[in-house]
Amino acid sequence: MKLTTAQALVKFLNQQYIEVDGQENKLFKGIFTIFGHGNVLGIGQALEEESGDLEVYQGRNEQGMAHAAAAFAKQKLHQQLIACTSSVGPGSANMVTAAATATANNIPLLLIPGDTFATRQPDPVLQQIEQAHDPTISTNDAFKPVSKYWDRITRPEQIMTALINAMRVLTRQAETGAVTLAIPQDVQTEAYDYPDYFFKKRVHRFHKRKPDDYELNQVVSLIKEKQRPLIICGGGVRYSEAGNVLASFCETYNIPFGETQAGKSAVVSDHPLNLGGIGVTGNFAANRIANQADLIIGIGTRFTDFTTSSKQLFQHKDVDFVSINNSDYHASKLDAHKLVADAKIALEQLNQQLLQHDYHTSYKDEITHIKKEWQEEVRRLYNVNNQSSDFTPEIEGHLDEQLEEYQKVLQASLTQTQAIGVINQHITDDSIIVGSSGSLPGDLQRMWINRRPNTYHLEYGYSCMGYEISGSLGVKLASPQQEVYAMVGDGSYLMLHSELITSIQEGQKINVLLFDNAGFGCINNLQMDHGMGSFGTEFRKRDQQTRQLTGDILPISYAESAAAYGVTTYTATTPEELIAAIEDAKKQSVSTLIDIKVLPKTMTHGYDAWWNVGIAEVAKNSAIQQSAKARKEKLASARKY
Ligand SMILES: Cc1ncc(C[n+]2csc(CCOP(=O)(O)OP(=O)(O)O)c2C)c(N)n1
Ligand SMILES: O=C1C[C@@H](O)[C@H](O)[C@@H](O)C1=O
Ligand SMILES: [Mg+2]
Repeated sequence: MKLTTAQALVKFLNQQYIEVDGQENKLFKGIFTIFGHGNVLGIGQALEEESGDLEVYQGRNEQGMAHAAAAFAKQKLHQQLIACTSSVGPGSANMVTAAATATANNIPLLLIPGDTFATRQPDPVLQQIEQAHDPTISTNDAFKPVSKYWDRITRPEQIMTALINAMRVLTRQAETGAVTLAIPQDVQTEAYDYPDYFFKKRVHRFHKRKPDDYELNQVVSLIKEKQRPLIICGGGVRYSEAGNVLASFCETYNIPFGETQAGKSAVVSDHPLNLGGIGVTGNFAANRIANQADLIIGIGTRFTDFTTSSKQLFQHKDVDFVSINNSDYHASKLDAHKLVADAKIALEQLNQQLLQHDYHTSYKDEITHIKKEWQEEVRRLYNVNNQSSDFTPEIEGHLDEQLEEYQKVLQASLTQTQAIGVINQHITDDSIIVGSSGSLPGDLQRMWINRRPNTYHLEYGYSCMGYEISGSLGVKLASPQQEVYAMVGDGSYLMLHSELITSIQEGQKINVLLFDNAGFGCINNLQMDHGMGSFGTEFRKRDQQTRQLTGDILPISYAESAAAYGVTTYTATTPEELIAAIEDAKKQSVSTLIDIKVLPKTMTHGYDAWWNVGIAEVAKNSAIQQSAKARKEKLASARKY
């Protein structure tokens, strides 16, 4: 079959299927494109002539469209994908951040950037970097450290093995991430006689690894010896659709569990054994139980510093670790007893074994009590009102003097925790929230109440600013029947919100809940918590006298700016305005944005967890010196690896 390399690529993608629970579906729903000279006459031509079943989307920013594609795959539990193609040079460079985000989170993402000429005839072509010591280097080499598979197709026939390998990585949940196939613009257009068998229908299946008997027996013996185990429910529980199995396993043996950002909403929040968020951005219920647990059983978790509180959370003198993970690499962390297997199969087999031993933990009513205590704290946080006479910000002693000025400029009669409470109580139970960066992920992991499974979509492996709105578009494409809400800070909104326009173009309604606190709030907290002043993190004009960024607060109407795109917008400065906006937004068919003005320093803050961050060991400021000293002391109580 005589085709160009690009035509062969498109034909091949159309022939990929996936079978899940006996049902076969197309693996690729579509392809995001931003055309330039690096791809328009090759991949662009192939898609124009015969795109098959691929829906061709037009992105606005390559990073944004690739985040959208990754979010689509995440929400679809890896069972369907959207590919992305960019031009050469800056277009491809823009996708590097999204590739890294997908890889850090183990999300399958196929990226097809254009590349400089394989023949080198016109070199240097527009947007070619030119490294004098190595002419094979192009911008696309920057994808190597952030991809799970990387290839450059310098001859048309190479696309065959490249695509076979790409599918291997995209459909292997334990090892997946970004797959980059860089195709020089001349090679995209070159003809080749491809064999018919390359285009035969291929049906992929996830490899659901079963536990090894030895590892299973080891873990059963260990659990039997323990009185106070705690399970950490990670993203792997969701990808293996093991939420119900986890819940009944925990009920059978009375084992409580905490949630990571990726694992949250595998099981609804009010399950009696669900302690909620664990770790740095966790709550005191999960963290206190973790502190005294004699066995930590991680399921589908990478044990990041946010989950383990920089390995300082687990203080029981005899604590041991079990790690159930389909990746040998992640299962080996913390010197854990590893059980390398699919989460659902592992839990089912563990259950069969444990049932023979009449095992039960020693927890009495402390789980119920501590959960209740935390629920009361959430209720308090949902009701922190900056208009009341006894108001104090959750984070006191940082900007106390400036709060009045913020209140005036932002017109903010809302606290951040209160706004989140209002949203949680007024959006429908099946709505999906999307987030990734700033102070919101901490608040959400702690305070967000999930009433339906798989309604919490947080990217916190890379915590990439700009994912929220791009990701919401991908989530909406994955779940068109559900309302989708991007939970985004003003800083992240300003960094990247281009795909909001794509949502309008596609008629895919997303709702942006923009928390305007006029600054990089969480970083301001971080610096001031560790002895620094407020430096470079508030959105203030340059003071013409001091030449510092300490002038007036920058007032921005995000509602007005988004309205110009055709988004239905609202500004909310009070709980009543926020409720009215949420209710009205539900009635809209186009994307909406609520510009929520919140007072800085009113987000949640620290609940029995520590985060190891580098602190200057030499500083003129004595508060920093003390902070550096305190860090060393704390570090002494953390595990070394
Ligand atoms: C792409 C990217 N750049 C930088 C950071 C570091 N960073 C994390 S949060 C943050 C500020 C976020 O500000 P905003 O979105 O307004 O949220 P807030 O903390 O105010 O709630 C920065 C700069 C990041 N996570 N991602
Ligand atoms: O540096 C960071 C600090 C975190 O608090 C924040 O959520 C995250 O986005 C980040 O990058
Ligand atoms: Mg902010």
